[in-house]
Amino acid sequence: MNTVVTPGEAMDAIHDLEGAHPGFRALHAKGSLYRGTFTAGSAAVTLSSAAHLDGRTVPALVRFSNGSGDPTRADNVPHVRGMAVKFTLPDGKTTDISSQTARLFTASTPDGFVEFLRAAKPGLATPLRLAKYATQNPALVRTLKVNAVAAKIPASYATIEYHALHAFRWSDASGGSRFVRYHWVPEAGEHFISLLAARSKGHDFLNDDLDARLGEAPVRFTLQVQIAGLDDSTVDPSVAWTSEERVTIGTLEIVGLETEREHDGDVVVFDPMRVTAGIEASDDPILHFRSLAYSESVRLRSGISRGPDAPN
Ligand code: HEM
Repeated sequence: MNTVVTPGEAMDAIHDLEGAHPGFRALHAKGSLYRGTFTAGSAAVTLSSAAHLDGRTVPALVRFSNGSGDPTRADNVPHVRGMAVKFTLPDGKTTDISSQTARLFTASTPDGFVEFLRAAKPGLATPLRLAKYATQNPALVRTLKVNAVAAKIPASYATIEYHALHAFRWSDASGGSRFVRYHWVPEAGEHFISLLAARSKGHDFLNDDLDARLGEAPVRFTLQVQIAGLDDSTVDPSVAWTSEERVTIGTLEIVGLETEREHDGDVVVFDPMRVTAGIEASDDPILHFRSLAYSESVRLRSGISRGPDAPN
């Protein structure tokens, strides 16, 4: 199915839901940048020839965020959280992984997602609109149960898994290829707090917690890839894969706050379409639409047009 909705219409739907906040990302508006490194283990190179997966240690820029478009959103209420990672390749270019705490996406297409945003727009008719949307869009109902974890409040940004949801094709040096989905698994394990306990936590407790942890020691995540089975969809991020085959790819080590970036006109964009040799985007229409929507958000927040060459 071809995408009908435009990136501009997606921005309008987001702004109607979350408000327009000039200078901020349209979604995931509240977030902080951290620096660290990524080192792949020996299994990575057997699956992809990508330069950052050959075992050397490469620099990584990481942004943890609240999924809301409101930059003042408190940390102690439920919401999806984001973890975006930018790896610097040996030639100075970068490649990104953009992930969030939901295990499946709520829609199968960009049109479906924007329709969902419109249905969720606050107002008297919202429950009715959402009920109608749910009956017409089985993806939402299918994903609600499995995404319950994303509605819980993590004890820390460092104690919850993040999932990139889309399929990417990894090619190795011998000409073999396979589709994979990415999962970031916290070294500290998954830990949550109750809604009651969250009430006594501060407005920015997730950032405060992470900064305190980093004052003591690095925070680590393992990158795992799930390898698609024969019947697993490579174009629909709202459908779970049946394959349970997971391979550990490497370790992300976060060491501290990144204080140099995003000042004096510096613009950081995490774009899931920013891949590199050895990794290809699948035909998932949501994956492709995201790049266009992010460019529109970047234009609105910074005035910069990423141009026809985006995302590279
Ligand atoms: C059609 C579907 C989607 C739309 C329209 C959308 C829209 C947006 C927009 C406008 C931004 C702000 C971009 C910027 O200004 O740099 C954003 C950020 C983000 N999105 Fe999405 N998104 C979609 C799907 C997804 C999915 C499937 C994921 C996770 C797998 C995701 C994860 C994120 C993350 C982690 C960020 C924050 C990136 C950062 O820290 O800079 N989004 N999204």
